[in-house]
Amino acid sequence: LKYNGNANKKLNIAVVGGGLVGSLEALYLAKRGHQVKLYEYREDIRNTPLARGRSINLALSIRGRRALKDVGLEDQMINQHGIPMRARMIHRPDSSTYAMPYDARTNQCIYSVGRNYLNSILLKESENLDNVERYFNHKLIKSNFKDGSLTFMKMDTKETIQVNADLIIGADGAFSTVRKEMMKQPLFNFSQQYIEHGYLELCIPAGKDGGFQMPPNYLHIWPRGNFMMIALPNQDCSWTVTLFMPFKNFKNIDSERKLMDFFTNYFQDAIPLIGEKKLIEDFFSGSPSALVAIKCRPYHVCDKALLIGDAAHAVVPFYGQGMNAGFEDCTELDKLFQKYNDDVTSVLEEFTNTRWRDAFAISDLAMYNYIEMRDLVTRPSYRLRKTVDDFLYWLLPDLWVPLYNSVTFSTMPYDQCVKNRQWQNKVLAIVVLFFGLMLFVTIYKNMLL
Ligand SMILES: Cc1cc2nc3c(=O)[nH]c(=O)nc-3n(C[C@H](O)[C@H](O)[C@H](O)COP(=O)(O)OP(=O)(O)OC[C@H]3O[C@@H](n4cnc5c(N)ncnc54)[C@H](O)[C@@H]3O)c2cc1C
Ligand SMILES: Cc1cnn(-c2ccc(OCc3ccccc3)c(C(=O)O)c2)c1-c1ccc(Cl)c(F)c1
Repeated sequence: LKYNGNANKKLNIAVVGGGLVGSLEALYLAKRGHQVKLYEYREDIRNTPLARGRSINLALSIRGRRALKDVGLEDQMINQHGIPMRARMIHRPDSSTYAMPYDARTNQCIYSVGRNYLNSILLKESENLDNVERYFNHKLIKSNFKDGSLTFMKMDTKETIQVNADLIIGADGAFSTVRKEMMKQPLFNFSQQYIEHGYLELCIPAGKDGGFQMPPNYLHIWPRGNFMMIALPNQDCSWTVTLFMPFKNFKNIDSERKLMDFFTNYFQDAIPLIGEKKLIEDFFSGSPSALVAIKCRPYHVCDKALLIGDAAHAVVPFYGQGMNAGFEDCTELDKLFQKYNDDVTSVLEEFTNTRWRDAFAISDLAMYNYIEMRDLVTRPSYRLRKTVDDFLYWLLPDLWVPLYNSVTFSTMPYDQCVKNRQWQNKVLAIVVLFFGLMLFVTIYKNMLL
C-alpha cells in the first residue's frame, strides 16, 4: 500500500449537493470519522414538496441496496417503504398485458422507492452523527482547488460566505458547479448528449377503495416504439407514470382533442386509470423535462476534489440505474478509503482509474436500451432473445446471466456486464450459425434424394 504520509488523518470534507448521492456520501465519510459539511442549494426537502422536474419515485436495485446496507438503512428502505416489483408487466396496444418475471429462479426484485422519502431518511440519519453539519439554501458559486476554498451564496439572505476544506466532494448533479471548475483543468475530458426524448410525469391515483388500480408488484411498461411509458407504484397506492416521447411529439399535442386521440391510440388502458380530466390537467400543467447523458474523466483533481453521482456520470434513465450507480460510487469510494487508510491522493487516483470504465459502461447500456427499446419491442426477436436468455439462465445459472439480470440483480462491475453480454452474443451467433448450417445441409440432402 502506498501512503503519502497523511494516512488515517481526520479530514474536513465539504460535500456539495445534498441530493441522494451527496447525503449518502456524507454518511459514509462521517462513519469513517471525518468532519463533514454538507451544502445543499435547495431548502431542506423535509420541509418542502417535491421539486418539479425530478422523478417522484425510482427503482432501487441491488447496487443501491448494498450502499444503504453499509449505512444501516437498507432494512428501513426495503421492509418499511419500498414496494417490490417482481416482474415487468408489458401493456400491449390492444390493452392486453403479459408479465415476465425478473428472476423466476431466485425471485429477485427491484423496489419502487420515493425520492423524497429516501433523501429524507439519508438526511435524518446524518443528524444522528455529530460530525455531519448540514447547510441548506447554500449554493456553491465558486471553488478553488488549490487552497480548497469554496464560496457559497446563502439563498435566503443573498450574502456570500467562504469556507475551506481539505477535500471537496462534488455530488451536485448533472449540471455540477464543481465539475465546471474541473473543466478548467488540463486533460479533463467531458461530453454531454441530450436525447430527442423528454419525459413528463403523470399520476394514476389510488382507486375508489383506496387500493391500487393495477397489480402493484410490477414495473408496468407500455413500449410503443418511439414512445414509452412506465408506471412505478407509490406507498399511497397511487402510481407515478412517466411518459417518454420526442419533444416534437409533445409539441404537436397542443389541444385536449389531440391528447385524447393520442392516448386512445397508444395508451387506451391508461385513460380510465389516470382519469380523462386529470390526464388533461397534468399533461398541460407541466412541460416535459430534458434527458442528458454526461461523461467525463478524470473524476478528481490531485487530493483536493472528486466528482460522484450524476456530477460524474449522469445517464439516461432507460435502465433505472442512475441513482444505483451513484450509490455504488459511494460504496467503491469507501472501499478505497479503507484500502488506503484515508490517504486521499491514492484514494482519488484509484477511484478515477477503476470507476470510469464502469460509469461509461452503464451510460452506454442505458443509451443502448433507449435506442433498442424503441424498436426491439415490436420485433419478435426481442421476446425470443429474452426467452432464450431466461432458459439458458435457468439451465446454467452460474454461466449464463442475462444482461438485465447482471446489471440489476448482481454487483458484477458494469463493464464486466457488457463483456459478458458480448461473449453471450458470440456464443448465440455460433449456435444459430451451426443449426442454420445443419438445417441447410438437411434440406439440401433431401432435395438431392
Ligand atoms: C425521469 C428519471 C427517472 C429516473 N429513474 C431512476 C430509477 O428508476 N433508478 C435509478 O437508480 N435512477 C433513476 N434516475 C436517476 C437518478 O434520479 C439520479 O441518478 C440521481 O438523482 C443522482 O443523484 P445525485 O445526488 O448524484 O444528483 P441529484 O439528485 O441531481 O442531486 C444533486 C443535488 O445537488 C444540489 N446542487 C446542484 N447544484 C448545486 C450547487 N451549485 N450548490 C449546492 N448544491 C447544488 C441539487 O439541488 C441537488 O439536491 C432517474 C432520473 C430521471 C431523470
Ligand atoms: C425504471 C426502470 C428500472 N428498470 N427498467 C427497465 C429497463 C429496461 C428493461 O428491459 C428492456 C426493455 C424493456 C421494455 C421494452 C423493451 C426492452 C426492463 C425490463 O426488462 O423490465 C426494465 C426501467 C425502465 C426505465 C425506462 C423505461 Cl422506458 C422502461 F421501459 C423501463
